[in-house]
Amino acid sequence: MVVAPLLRLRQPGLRGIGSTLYRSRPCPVESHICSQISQIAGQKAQCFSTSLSRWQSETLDRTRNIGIIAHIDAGKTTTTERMLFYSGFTRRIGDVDEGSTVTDFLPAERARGITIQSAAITFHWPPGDGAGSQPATQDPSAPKSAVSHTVNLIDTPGHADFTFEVMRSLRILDGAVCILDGVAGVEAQTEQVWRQASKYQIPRVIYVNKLDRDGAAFGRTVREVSSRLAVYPAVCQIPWFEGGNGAFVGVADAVNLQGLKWKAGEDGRTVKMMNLEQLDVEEHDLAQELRRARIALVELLSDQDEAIVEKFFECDEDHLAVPPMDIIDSLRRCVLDQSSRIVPVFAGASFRNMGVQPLLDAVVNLLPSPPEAPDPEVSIGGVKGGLRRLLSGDLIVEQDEKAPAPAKGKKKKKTALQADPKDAISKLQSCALAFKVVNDAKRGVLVYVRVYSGSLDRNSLLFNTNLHLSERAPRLLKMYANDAVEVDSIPAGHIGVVVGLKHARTGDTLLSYAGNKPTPPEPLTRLQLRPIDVPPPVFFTSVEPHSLSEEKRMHETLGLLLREDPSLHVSVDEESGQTLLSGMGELHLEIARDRLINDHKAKASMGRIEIGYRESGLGVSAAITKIFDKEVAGRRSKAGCTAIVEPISGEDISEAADEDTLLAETIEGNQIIIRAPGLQVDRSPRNDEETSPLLPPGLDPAALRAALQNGALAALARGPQFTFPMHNTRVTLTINLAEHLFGNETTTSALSGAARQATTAALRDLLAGSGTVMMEPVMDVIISVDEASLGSVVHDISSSRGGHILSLNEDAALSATDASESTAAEDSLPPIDPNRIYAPPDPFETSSVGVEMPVSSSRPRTITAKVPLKEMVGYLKHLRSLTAGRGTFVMSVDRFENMSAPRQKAVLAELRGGF
Ligand SMILES: Nc1nc2c(ncn2[C@@H]2O[C@H](COP(=O)(O)OP(=O)(O)OP(=O)(O)O)[C@@H](O)[C@H]2O)c(=O)[nH]1
Repeated sequence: MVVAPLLRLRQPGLRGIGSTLYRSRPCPVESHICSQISQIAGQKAQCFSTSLSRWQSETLDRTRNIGIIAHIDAGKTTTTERMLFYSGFTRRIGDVDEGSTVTDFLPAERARGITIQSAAITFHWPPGDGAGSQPATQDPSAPKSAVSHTVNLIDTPGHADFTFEVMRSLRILDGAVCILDGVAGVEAQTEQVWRQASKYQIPRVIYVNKLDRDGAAFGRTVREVSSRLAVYPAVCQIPWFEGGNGAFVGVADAVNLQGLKWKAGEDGRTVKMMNLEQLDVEEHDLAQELRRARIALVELLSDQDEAIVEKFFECDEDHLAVPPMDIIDSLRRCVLDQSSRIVPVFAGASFRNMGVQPLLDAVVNLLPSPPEAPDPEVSIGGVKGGLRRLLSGDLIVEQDEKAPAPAKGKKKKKTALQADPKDAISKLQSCALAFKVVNDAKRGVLVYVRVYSGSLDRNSLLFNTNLHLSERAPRLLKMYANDAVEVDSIPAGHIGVVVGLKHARTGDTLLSYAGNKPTPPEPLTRLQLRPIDVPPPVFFTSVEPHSLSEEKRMHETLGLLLREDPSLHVSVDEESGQTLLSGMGELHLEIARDRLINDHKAKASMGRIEIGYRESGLGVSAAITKIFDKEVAGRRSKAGCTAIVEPISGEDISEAADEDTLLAETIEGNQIIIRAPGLQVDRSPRNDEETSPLLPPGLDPAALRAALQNGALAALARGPQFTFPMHNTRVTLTINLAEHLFGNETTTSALSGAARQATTAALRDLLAGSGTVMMEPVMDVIISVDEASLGSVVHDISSSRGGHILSLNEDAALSATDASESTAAEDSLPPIDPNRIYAPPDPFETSSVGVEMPVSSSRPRTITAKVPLKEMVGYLKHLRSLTAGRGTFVMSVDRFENMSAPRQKAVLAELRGGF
């Protein structure tokens, strides 16, 4: 057998995935691809010094902003490392197990071997100078992978504690590769991330990895894709096991009808390619299976794509005669049109350096460029829609049409959007989303941005629509993992870094606009790109500085951690003075501790990680009035306020407002209503600023509102009986203008003090009446198990853990497992019968198309349940022991629920005695 590079063995007339990998550059030593790659790697310095003028000239259609999503340990980092190596970005392959990868660059990540932070890396595929130096037009008869593309790769974390981080990175992707573990198949977390990607309508391809491992089952995994992810798997490659059930040595490509074989133990740059006739001689059964795979592929595409049907007839109804380029075009149309529900599936074993280059070709050939990606969602002044529609003026027209008719006798209220939005929107120069904030030891705080429109220029003034402030962008960078190049601007569709911002946080929307005003014209100040909800934190821990002098630095560092990760929360308990850090999971807080103490060298220690219980009232308090009267900073401060607290149910948080209501807002599960009867608020039509002739000098309604709200929030942070934060509680604060305001002596700190004292007293009043109750976080839990362990897992959840089983689905398609994440469109999707899906037989299996499901004891089942978080601590270990290591689960916070008296007593006893 001759091992030769792809280039030499390429069959004339066969193009496409795999065959075009290395055609874009002249190969210096044609007989060996390694030489070509090292030559490209040698040009790295020159390539990386490319200035931004080059970046601007890049055509967007040769750019891919993609992410890799998967279950923990499916092989994201291992695959990424190979992508960087084959693209010439690195000279050697990093190893997750040795802690030498490029993407997992935080010390905490390297130590644990898991990905915590998303890192954005830019490389070119096929190797070359990316989109910049390519000819303006491309030969339409060649696949896109014939010319070099710029790939911006976002590595997303896989652990459930970092779901929020996954969401955050997902929303800036134009396409994604979903990696499945070929042994474990579709796991619970894969379903969760898949759902999130569906929410953002991200086109995807699937890569089944780890096919070298014992027990790898590509066919079973493909069937699970159809049944559990509710899509049609378009099998583009089938695994090549030597002799049918020997070692995994490569893949057979159903698009180009060829075999790709890698030599064991090599770095994967040399691939032996065989056409169907050669394959017939070397692996007859595989060649036959490849024919079946090609027939199934053409059939599947014909169900959705008219163009391929025509081609099929042109080819005398011969599935094998349809040209590969037509199949690639058809696959691309189906991937971009999500209603087709077709997802291409590829195969490999990244760790063995097999399958990654064809996957990279698929990224370029099948995933969308930024202009082809779905229009990113924006919200602007209460209106939601696509950014492109907003920029073209369509969004506002629709709002006009949809605006409800005014009540009889009332004039239609003019919203800012209807004022003169077109004029304002025409002033928008660029619009970007800060999707990641990282504190870099050498360069300071780096804000990763995805630019959606216009061009973000160096030194431009950026208005942050979340924080309502402006800051200048002094430096811009193009990032290569932990390497960077200075640039002058970041064009639309690209990902870059702004250095030197002091306030921007992860998730903030940044705008630049024409004119020299400090704020952009309305309604631009309210433009938000793909806003996401931060779930409530359910674990907390105390953080203590080692000495008083360390306290300031510790708080500064915590501030940085919060800018990086808004799903962390910091609060200070007013009575004990203790600083509390809360987050989404135990691992989340452990990582925060590592970052604080090991990376940022804060001299502080963290207490035990505990569940964040809450407290709620059982009845309505009396109306309590407090007058705050103290000297603050040498100045007499006096103000008063009346507070009433009462419980509200989660579903019934209505924000009824009348003209005396200054604020009605729901914050962290509580509602704050501020009333100031007779305040006579006047709103300036020019800048929306409010004034009132009845307020003391120096005070305006906005300051009054903010001071009272802050006071109430401080009081709600500590319940009267159990000292846990209050939840499902409504505080109504009333300011009586005649009795609670004292001229010049009424300052904002006095108002805030009065609100805090009155709310605290009203909360205490609850104890004299109906009392308070402890609340606990209850989780939505989805558990994947085999049929054989179903009984014991269900019994354990419902009897030992006090859980409530909602459903026991056989091959539950994702639309049925978690209504909260699925879209309305998904809910109405008909289920897909896995027995009608083409999947090649797994080693030791016999049939292929329409193969029967595996024996019933190993049939996958999905349990959906609601379980108190306390009972889920350490659950993975227990689940593994119940399921012989095969069970997996994911969970997310559903709500906080009142605890029964005996449960409350038991938990309190445990808390007092310690875990
Ligand atoms: N046998 C085999 N092992 C693999 C393969 N790909 C990855 N692994 C191993 O699987 C483990 C997890 O791989 P990672 O690349 O860290 O997985 P990940 O998905 O990035 O994991 P997180 O970063 O924790 O989300 C490591 O021990 C890898 O060496 C493969 O193709 N075959």
